[in-house]
Amino acid sequence: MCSTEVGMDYVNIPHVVAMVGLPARGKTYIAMKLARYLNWVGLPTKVFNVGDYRRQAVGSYQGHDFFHPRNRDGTNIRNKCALDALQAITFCLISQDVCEFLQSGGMVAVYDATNTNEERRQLIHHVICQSMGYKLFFIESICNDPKIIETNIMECKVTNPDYTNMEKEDAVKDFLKRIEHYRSLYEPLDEEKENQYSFMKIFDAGRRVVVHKQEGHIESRIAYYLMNIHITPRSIYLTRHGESVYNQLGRIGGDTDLSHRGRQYSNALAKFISDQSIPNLRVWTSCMKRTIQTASGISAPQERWKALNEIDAGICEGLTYEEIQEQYPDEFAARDQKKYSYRYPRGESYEDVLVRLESVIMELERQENVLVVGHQAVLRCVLAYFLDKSAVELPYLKVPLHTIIKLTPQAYGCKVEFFKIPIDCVDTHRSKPVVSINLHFSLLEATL
Ligand SMILES: O=P(O)(O)OC[C@H]1O[C@@](CO)(OP(=O)(O)O)[C@@H](O)[C@@H]1O
Repeated sequence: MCSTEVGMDYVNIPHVVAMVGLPARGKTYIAMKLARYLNWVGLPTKVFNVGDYRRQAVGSYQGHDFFHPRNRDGTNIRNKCALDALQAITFCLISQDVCEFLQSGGMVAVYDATNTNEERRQLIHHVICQSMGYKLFFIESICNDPKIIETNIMECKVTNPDYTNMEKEDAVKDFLKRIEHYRSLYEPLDEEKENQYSFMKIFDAGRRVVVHKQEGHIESRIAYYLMNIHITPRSIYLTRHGESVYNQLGRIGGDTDLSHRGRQYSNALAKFISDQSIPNLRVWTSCMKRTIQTASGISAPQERWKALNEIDAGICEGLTYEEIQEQYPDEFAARDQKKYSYRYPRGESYEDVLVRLESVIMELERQENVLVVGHQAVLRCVLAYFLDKSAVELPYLKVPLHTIIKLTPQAYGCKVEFFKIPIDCVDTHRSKPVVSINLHFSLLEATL
């Protein structure tokens, strides 16, 4: 059973986040962005989109496409019954999958649907809290800014599978009709009548936010994150420092100066950035000499972040990978086994770095154009956040020296561009060793 006891530890209770709001109010955008963030911080999260399930349900319901624009007629009683049945099937399918996901290690299931009336929300509350015993948090997106709605329809809706083979103009017209249909049924979350629920209301993509009865650390994390995001178009530029003296020697960590080629990159970077004429650019570096020297020629306000410092390699600082393998063979092997969670003795793991980077990510979400001058491990963590990469992929992402990575947030993801500056440098990337596969083959040979 769902418990609302005061002082209870909610850390381990899986959550269902149910979206609320008219179509084209950015619900899917919020759902997907939130899922990316929660997965990145280590809370397994999955979005369950009602549209995808509805198409499935249509298939299983007499093979008839009731939701095809041609067939959507609210005044026809037969269609109305069919639609109700279809909604019920869709809800059952989603509930089953949500339950399976949360029972097999998932922590947050995001139910991405309109959920526009009180009765529906009551049903969700009943199923999720009373029957399944999970916590429920509603997120309502209310948007009256016609510009935001129009952009949303053009960018996300007319490309959706409901409108395959339909002219863009007709699709827009139909979608506006669909909104009107939902508007007639819409009852916004009511702080008085629905006082027992935990929820958050986001007005006009974050211009104003109301949080009601939020409980526990998952909900406060969600609320805090959603208070910080914005949809103003902007780009984030990432680059490592120029080649350092240690990079040239193949040594990790330390706090050495730039090499001669690294200084050349610093000049080239300043020129690249100035050529881009980026409005209101802010530059963030770590507190290490190599990033500060790299950004020294850029004329834009600069900030130093300790949180952007490179992974602390503890007892391995200043060694080459070969020296680590020689002096600490067990440590070396352990890191290759589980690079994300491996912690250097008296140092850090990627997981530790990610935790200290959360404040940087939150501030990046609040800002507009920013250039981050960082390090290999740190920028892998930042990239994983923007590109939705798993903890397994993260420590092997390619972040080469003398390269600028431009990230431009788009409808449901991020556009990535790489600009390689033609100044020679060493390659510091170590690929994932294939030892286990060889071992597997030799075992197989032995068996044969
Ligand atoms: O996790 P791995 O692949 O070892 O990469 C991190 C390493 O990259 C290095 C270079 O080898 O980063 P950087 O030069 O960007 O500061 C090391 O300092 C750091 O320990």
